[in-house]
Amino acid sequence: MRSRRNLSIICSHCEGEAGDVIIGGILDLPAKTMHKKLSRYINEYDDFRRLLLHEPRGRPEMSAMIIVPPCDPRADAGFLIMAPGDWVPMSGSNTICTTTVLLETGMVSMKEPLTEVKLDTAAGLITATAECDNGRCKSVSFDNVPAFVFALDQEIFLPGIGTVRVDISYGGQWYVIAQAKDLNIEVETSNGARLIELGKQLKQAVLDECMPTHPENPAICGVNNIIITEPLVNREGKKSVRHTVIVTPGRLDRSPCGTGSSSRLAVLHARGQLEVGESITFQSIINTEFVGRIRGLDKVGDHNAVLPNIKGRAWITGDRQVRLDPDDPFPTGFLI
Ligand SMILES: O=C(O)[C@H]1NCC[C@@H]1O
Repeated sequence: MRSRRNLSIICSHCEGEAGDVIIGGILDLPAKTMHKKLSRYINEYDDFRRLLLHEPRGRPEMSAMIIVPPCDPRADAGFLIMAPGDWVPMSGSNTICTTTVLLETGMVSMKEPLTEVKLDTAAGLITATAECDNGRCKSVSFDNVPAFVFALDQEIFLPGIGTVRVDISYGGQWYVIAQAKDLNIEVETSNGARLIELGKQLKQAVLDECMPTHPENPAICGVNNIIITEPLVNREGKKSVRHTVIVTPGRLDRSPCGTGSSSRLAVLHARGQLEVGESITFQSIINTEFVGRIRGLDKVGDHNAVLPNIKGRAWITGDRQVRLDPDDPFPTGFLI
């Protein structure tokens, strides 16, 4: 069989959000740091991303990860994250998918009842801890990179709605957080199309006003995704919040979004709503959950930062071999 591409993939999902983990068929592009490696993949291998995530092989509601050799010698593996709209430095649901795939396929050896897996990403080194039982990775919690606030209560104008206040924060990607009631909407799947439209408008409105930029890596800048949230509630002494995340270029995260939840931990702490050591449940639009916890404090440049821990579950759903015939008219797929 003739193929210009031949990729081996383990398919998985984390709390409903699909993540394909590529375990073969793409070569390493060596670099000194993971962020430089990411830049090389963006420049030299973006056709892989479009092939896998655009139609007819992919769809907007998924991501794909490439397992690569790490740059940090402490790491067990490195991984790079491809999303339908772009490459991103870090992703929470996809960290949980990747850890589960590495352990359940034996690429990293599993120790029961707990296995620690260190993963090198373009955002920094991540430590994941998996609860393992009888060959199964039952849950994964990961120590994310420091999360911090860029702006609280930033006023932005949305045509048809007026002036709304949003928070802007970083949790491995950049997020804008808006209150659902300010947008006259509820976080329900029946409002999916409107939530996506509002997310796109919010992203553009914020980018017209400012350019959030990571102080330690100016290449990590802009706005990745938008969070639209219901109010925080206290159920029997346990904090919980329901939100949805509009992911670039315009779709809803099925999971509660690990980087988005991390960015929220920074805002909740800055607002005095969550202490170090405290946990909170983040609920997605399809009612799946992550538990977030602030495990400590830090500084990123001049910003006060929190050290996030996010816990969730992933399942392997299958495996597939993706090929590209030399005559295929859509070598990089298409978007409608
Ligand atoms: O969990 C996360 O961080 C994400 N889930 C899909 C989109 C984001 O990368």
